[in-house]
Amino acid sequence: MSAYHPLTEREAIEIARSLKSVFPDAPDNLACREIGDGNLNLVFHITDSASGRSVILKQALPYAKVVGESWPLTLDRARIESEALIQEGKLAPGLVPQVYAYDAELALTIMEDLSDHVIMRRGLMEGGRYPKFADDISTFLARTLFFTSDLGMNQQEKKLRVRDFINPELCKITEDLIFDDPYTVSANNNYDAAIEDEAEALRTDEQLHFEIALLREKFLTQAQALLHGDLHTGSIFITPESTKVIDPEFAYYGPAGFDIGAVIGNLLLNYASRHGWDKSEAEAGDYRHYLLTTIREIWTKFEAKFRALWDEHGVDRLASASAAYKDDYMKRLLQDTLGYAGAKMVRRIVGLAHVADIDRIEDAAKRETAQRLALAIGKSLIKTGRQSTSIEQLIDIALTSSAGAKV
Ligand SMILES: Nc1ncnc2c1ncn2[C@@H]1O[C@H](COP(=O)(O)OP(=O)(O)O)[C@@H](O)[C@H]1O
Ligand SMILES: CSC[C@H]1O[C@H](OP(=O)(O)O)[C@H](O)[C@@H]1O
Repeated sequence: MSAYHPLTEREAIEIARSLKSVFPDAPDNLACREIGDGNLNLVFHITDSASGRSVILKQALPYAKVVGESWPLTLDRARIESEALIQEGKLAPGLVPQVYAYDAELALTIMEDLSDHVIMRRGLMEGGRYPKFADDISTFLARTLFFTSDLGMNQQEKKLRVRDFINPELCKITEDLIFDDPYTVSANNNYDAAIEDEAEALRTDEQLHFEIALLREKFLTQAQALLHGDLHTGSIFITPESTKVIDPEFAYYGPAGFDIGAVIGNLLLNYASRHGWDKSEAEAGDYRHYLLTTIREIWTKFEAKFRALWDEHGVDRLASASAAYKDDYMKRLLQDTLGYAGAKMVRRIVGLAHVADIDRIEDAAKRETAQRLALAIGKSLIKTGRQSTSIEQLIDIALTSSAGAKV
């Protein structure tokens, strides 16, 4: 293949046509559409209407698409993404798209088309319910986090994997956008003027700064497990029967609670939006209950599965033999999960990249209510996460904050 350049749709078709495993007959009439709606990359959807076969070509751009060429970004993230997808596919079969090929020069990953699924953020915004989700995502989290940690893999081999997944530029985005910008005056910040008082409070809250500094330190230094690194509901394809995790270009070895917190924080962002969006309070309350039940189930199932993997496959003799250590490890994971869930919520209200769950609320007063609620839940999780011993504390924070929200 040729040297790096952003592909045209015609070139994407030519590459797809040469994929014997997807298009064995090399059809002449492939159709192509660039469908990338994320912040960073090009995504080409290529279909053959005659056979019904299709494929996805995802290509990294040498800059952050959301900002433009003034924000250069490494193409190596395409390697990280394809290697992480392959790893995740081995550890959690059926829960990620199949990778058909990776081209380093073109920073191109060719993968299974998941267009029969919907992006979970959209699904939640439309009020969808996903009965398999908690079970699937807890399996994904437990297996990927356990088997890439010092608890579940050869500890010398792990050090080499840490090296392979060094991802400084993408980590820097997280370090800035999640653990710095929202708590200072930054050109990256982006929020409605109506919540200037909230933004000011974030900048001056010393207790919050202390907790965020601790979460940031862990993100910078703790190579606990191979993370997806950006596991929000826009990185999950879903149907009632199936869950597929996509887009692990932020993968690196970091604190396991960051991934669990990302899932839960994004469910809570949808929860906050339910104070501004639904037609009736009964409908909204019912959906909020569904979201909290899902969150409880995710943590409960995750903990049970992680502990079961540890009992059966633990490689660290001392850690595996100590019931007290196991309990302490799980408690620290829960505390990290709550803290990171809160940090993920705050960044989506005042930081650079928002979420459609809340931004789509057209009525300014209702949007403001949802934003303030998301900040209240997020701040409370950040401040109390280190004291938590049960997922019920997160549920209580959400319910109490809801009760105090303007409706
Ligand atoms: N495997 C896939 N199958 C179908 N559509 C996909 C697939 N991967 C990505 N997409 C589409 O492209 C969009 C952007 O993909 P994503 O990986 O999130 O890109 P980015 O890294 O730029 O955020 C997704 O929201 C989805 O609509
Ligand atoms: C300048 S990147 C901002 C933001 O975008 C990424 O999300 P995605 O690639 O899924 O759109 C990531 O969350 C970054 O923090």
